[in-house]
Amino acid sequence: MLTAGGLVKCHGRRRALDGFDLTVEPGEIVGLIGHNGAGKTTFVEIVAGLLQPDAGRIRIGPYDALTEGRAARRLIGMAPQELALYGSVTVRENLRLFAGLTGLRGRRREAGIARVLEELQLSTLADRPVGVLSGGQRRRVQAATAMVGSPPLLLLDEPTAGADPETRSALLAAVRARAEKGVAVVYTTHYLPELVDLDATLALARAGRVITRGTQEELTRHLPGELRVTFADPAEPELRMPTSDPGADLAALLASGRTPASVDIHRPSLDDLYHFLETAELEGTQAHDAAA
Ligand SMILES: Nc1ncnc2c1ncn2[C@@H]1O[C@H](COP(=O)(O)OP(=O)(O)OP(=O)(O)O)[C@@H](O)[C@H]1O
Repeated sequence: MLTAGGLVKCHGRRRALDGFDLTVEPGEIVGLIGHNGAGKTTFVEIVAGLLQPDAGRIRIGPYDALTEGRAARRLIGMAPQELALYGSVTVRENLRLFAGLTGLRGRRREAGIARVLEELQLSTLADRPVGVLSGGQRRRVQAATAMVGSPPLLLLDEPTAGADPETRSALLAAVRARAEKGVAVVYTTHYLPELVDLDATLALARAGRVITRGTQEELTRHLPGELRVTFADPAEPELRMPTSDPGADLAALLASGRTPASVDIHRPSLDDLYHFLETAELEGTQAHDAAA
């Protein structure tokens, strides 16, 4: 649904994107992760047509997004990181406006609005001005503006930043439901457990490019887990050892004659993966800043 290749974007002498590649299939949720400044928002803004790249290619569905931008943009729903809503008019009016931009009119527009209000648990707030809503409620409205036209590609840039648990779970459920219907989703977040809930594939951005891409299973499979053992003898401290073969390591421990009181096998989590990748020595990071 989305294929971006070789994207470059410079701000002055700084390269915000430096050969950024990403492909997203219909029905796939890609968790786009990486440190502040890695280029995630720049990528999303370029795909949405809000910024022009200095080089690279983008296809959205059948369209070349750089030469057929107007047609490509009709396939996109975007929730930007900085909220962009009309505060003085109601939630419903905001949704009418965004639905209109995607070409929806009349009864189909009202049906789309009713659906998204329900999905994001906004029905009771529909006739209130956005300006009187809480931060979390506004986040949900922003996500609703992205979804209201039922676009086949959703770009959600930290849609749950500052959200309470209720807002978060409503949003995640809505995103999952859309993906199950074949919508492709780019989802940026700094909150990795969300990506487990979404069963997202992962793209780790660093210094303006995607350095790691795959499913959660593919990327965590080769990481060591951790064996955590406490002992019957209270004088013995808890043992924590990295392990790729917990069964064999536990058998070796028992054979040594020590008596465990508890055994816990910690499987590698996304936090472990992120930490592993971010701390690994990776080539090319010094070349990020063209001024360097
Ligand atoms: N308008 C701009 N002018 C100058 N530099 C910019 C501009 N926009 C972004 N940058 C720089 O481009 C780089 C990428 O920024 P971007 O916002 O895409 O990162 P990000 O991965 O989305 O970060 P975050 O996790 O903080 O949202 C950063 O070094 C940032 O300082």
